[in-house]
Amino acid sequence: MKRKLAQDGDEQLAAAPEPEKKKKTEKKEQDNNKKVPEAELSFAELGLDPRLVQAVAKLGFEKPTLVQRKAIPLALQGQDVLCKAKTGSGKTAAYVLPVISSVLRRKTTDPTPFTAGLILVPTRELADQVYKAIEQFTAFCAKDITIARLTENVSDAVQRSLLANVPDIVVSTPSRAWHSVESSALSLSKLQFLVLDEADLVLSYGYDEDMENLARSVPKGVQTTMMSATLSAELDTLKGIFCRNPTLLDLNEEFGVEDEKLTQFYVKCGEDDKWLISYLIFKLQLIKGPCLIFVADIDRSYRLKLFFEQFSIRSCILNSELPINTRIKVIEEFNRGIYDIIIASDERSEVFGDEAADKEEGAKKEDGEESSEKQKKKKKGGKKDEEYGVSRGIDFKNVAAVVNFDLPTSASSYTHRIGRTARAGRAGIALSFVVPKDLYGKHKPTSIKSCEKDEKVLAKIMRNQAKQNRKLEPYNFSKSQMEAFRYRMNDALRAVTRVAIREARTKELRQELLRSETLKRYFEENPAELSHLRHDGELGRAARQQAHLKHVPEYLLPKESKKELTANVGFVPFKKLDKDKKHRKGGHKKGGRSFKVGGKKDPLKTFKVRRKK
Ligand SMILES: Nc1ncnc2c1ncn2[C@@H]1O[C@H](COP(=O)(O)OP(=O)(O)OP(=O)(O)O)[C@@H](O)[C@H]1O
Repeated sequence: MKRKLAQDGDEQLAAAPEPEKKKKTEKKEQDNNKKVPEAELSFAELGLDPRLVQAVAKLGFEKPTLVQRKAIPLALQGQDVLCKAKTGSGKTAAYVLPVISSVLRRKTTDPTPFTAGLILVPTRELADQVYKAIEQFTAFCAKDITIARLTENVSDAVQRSLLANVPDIVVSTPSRAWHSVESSALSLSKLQFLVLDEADLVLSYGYDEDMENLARSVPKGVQTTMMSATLSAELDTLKGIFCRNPTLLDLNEEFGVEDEKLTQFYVKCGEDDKWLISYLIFKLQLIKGPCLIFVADIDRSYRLKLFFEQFSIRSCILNSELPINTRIKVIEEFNRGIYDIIIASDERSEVFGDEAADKEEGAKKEDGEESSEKQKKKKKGGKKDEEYGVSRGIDFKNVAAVVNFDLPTSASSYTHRIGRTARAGRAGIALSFVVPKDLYGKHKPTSIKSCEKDEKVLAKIMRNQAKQNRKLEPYNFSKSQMEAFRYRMNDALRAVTRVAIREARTKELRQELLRSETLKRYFEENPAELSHLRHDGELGRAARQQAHLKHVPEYLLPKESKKELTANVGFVPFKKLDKDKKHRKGGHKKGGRSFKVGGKKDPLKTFKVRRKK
């Protein structure tokens, strides 16, 4: 369209008399000099290789997001960039596209093979995701660019042979990258671009040794990009290692309330009430659609899954013990709409706490005792994969709600967890359980240490969210209506014994190892058979099965509607902002799934219909 107008203009210009021609030429020059407002820039106008512009169009990216408009031109000019932008705002494309574009440009004059770009991420799940994103972005130039990911479950020999082809871009966790450099499989001697995604985490405790080693292996002056939704003061000192004179982009500040499509709630309740409310939420479908539930540790994830199974609520599990292939498959299948509930253990938050956020809050440094405690915990996790993590960076698609069954131990973990919903301009809900100090430890069977300081953490979270123009509102459940369900909850909890949890954990691990290794090839050839191996299947008979719990008898349901369960003083419905009505009507549809939250389709309002069945 633009081109058509320009051509028409040229034709008119040729036919015009001399003085008019001069005037029009001047006007045209002025027009050419006029800059397109930054907010209206298209991908083509950012200066990217046309093949990349073609690829993003194929992916359905209509226009660049704020972080892409700001960061891509700077990176293409060769500047170091340190960028803080909200979760789900499109940071991956913002750092990946300029690296690919620059490599493509260089290769037109210098085809010598060398590794020009290294992208470091904190987890293997994220490495897989970034690798797949690069594959999509290079769909129209795949033969001109080679990529390698160093986090696959392959032997050193296979990895070495992959690296022998000298990939242009390598995606890795810091430890795998250093391992490859140390064993001379990977050379960074000519590296031109270094990217640190989730930079605050990559530069924090647990990764520091590998990062220092890598810093010594990359050439001085390598162009560096650091990205995260939560960059802390700590980075000021650490950026000295890699960055020359970085341009700081703090885009969280440019993000207004009117853009917000995330609604945040918290529920203050006792430790056993968490189980009761969760049972009600999922059995009565008070939240509809794909949902992520975060718990503090692995045992807790199995306990909640077995508890849900007592009521026939299906869910699947993500934790650091499961093989990487299984973890990636669970995420893929969730994104394809096969599962609705994932219970993820956020062990990193539990073990490491949040030093970055504590610093932001001006808290004192951890004392030696606690640090060595963390060291011990870190070493103890023998079978666990320390490069596991799903609260950071993973692009779960169309998540309707994130539930913090156990509150994280820090404000920045909270930001990343809730950032798994309301991504790419969509709407979502975050619901967090908070155990008040006076109720902590009152229900021994469900008590967990990490909840001891919930109220303090909540206060920190609220201050931190307020800085981002966001707020959390209380969500009240009607105590009297809930009570009717308590004996069922207790029955279910009693059936989920420690032995049952241990059995379920061992069984699932054994099953997943088998699936992951032995059956991998078979299912690649026979994908239809996969349906027999759903990851949200029941964990057998690990826990005593109680048929009467599978259904909710009519007499237990509130007389009027489900709304009564939550209608008390200060009732806040699960809702989205008015301007999002369009989505509310039809729900989101992508990758074979749709969901609805709030509004006319609010499940709270359709309860009566269900009762009559
Ligand atoms: N310009 C765009 N137009 C439409 N969708 C986009 C655009 N850029 C990115 N997306 C989509 O937005 C989603 C979130 O992107 P991405 O994972 O890069 O976010 P992020 O900022 O890295 O989030 P996090 O902080 O959680 O890591 C992805 O599904 C991606 O495909």
